[in-house]
Amino acid sequence: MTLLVVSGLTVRDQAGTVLVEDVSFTVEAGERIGLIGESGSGKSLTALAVAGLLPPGITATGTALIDGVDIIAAPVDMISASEKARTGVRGKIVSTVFQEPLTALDPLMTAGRQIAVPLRRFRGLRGSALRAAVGAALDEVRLTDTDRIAGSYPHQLSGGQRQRVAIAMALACRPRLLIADEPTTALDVTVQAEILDLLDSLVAAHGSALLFITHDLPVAARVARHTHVLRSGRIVESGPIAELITAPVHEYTRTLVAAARRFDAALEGLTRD
Ligand SMILES: Nc1ncnc2c1ncn2[C@@H]1O[C@H](COP(=O)(O)OP(=O)(O)OP(=O)(O)O)[C@@H](O)[C@H]1O
Repeated sequence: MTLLVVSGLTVRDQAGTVLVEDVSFTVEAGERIGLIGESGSGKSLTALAVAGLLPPGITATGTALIDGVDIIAAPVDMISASEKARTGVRGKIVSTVFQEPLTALDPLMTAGRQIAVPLRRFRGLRGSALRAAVGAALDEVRLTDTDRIAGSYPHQLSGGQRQRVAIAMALACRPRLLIADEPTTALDVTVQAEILDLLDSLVAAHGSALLFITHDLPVAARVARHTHVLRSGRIVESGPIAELITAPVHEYTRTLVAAARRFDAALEGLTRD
């Protein structure tokens, strides 16, 4: 079943400058798609357009059709649908996790209350069932001491804990599609690996599809399968990530692979010394 069909997506700024050009791809239910490209290549704007969250002044043409089949009556085009329809899709079908969890979290609300919001709104939970679901959501993202974490404000948590809370919120309503935009970039390397493992296993456990966005080829290789390479707002190459790494066709993909190899070699040199 096809969950998302992006077709001819073009994003422009206020002056009409094209930032994303004629991007098309699909996401099947349960599939893990990667979007890779250097900073400024248009990854985030593509993700935001699909989630119906483009910032003011930025406009999009083309379509991004989300098909919820049994959840919503008819497919919703996240580019042209009303804000109400898009909000419904975001609650029930599509969730997002971004680089900086503080942007997703309300600084004035405890972690537990934040996770309760979507559970109450979209799953209709109340009282003890709601409290139990909040606890289960925190357990699921492998947070220990869940009572303390539920009662903490975002600034009282570490970066890794905050990202786990943001993931718990994103997955609380069992989305069919999780859009993760550089979810580990702001974290240090060991926490990064833990969060990637966590995302990997949660997406598998829930059978959610994943649209994983990163500038980092090795990071993409850990969680994504079929992958698109974006450069200057356009898809320049697509294929299974293993093939992109072993036999990149486009010159730009080759540059990304070479950069990752150089980094690996440098690391190896450092650890040998
Ligand atoms: N709100 C905005 N107004 C104007 N231009 C924008 C806006 N957001 C992004 N851009 C421009 O659009 C282009 C693509 O940005 P985008 O954030 O999608 O890139 P990206 O690949 O996600 O990079 P990064 O990893 O650095 O976020 C860039 O040239 C950026 O400067």
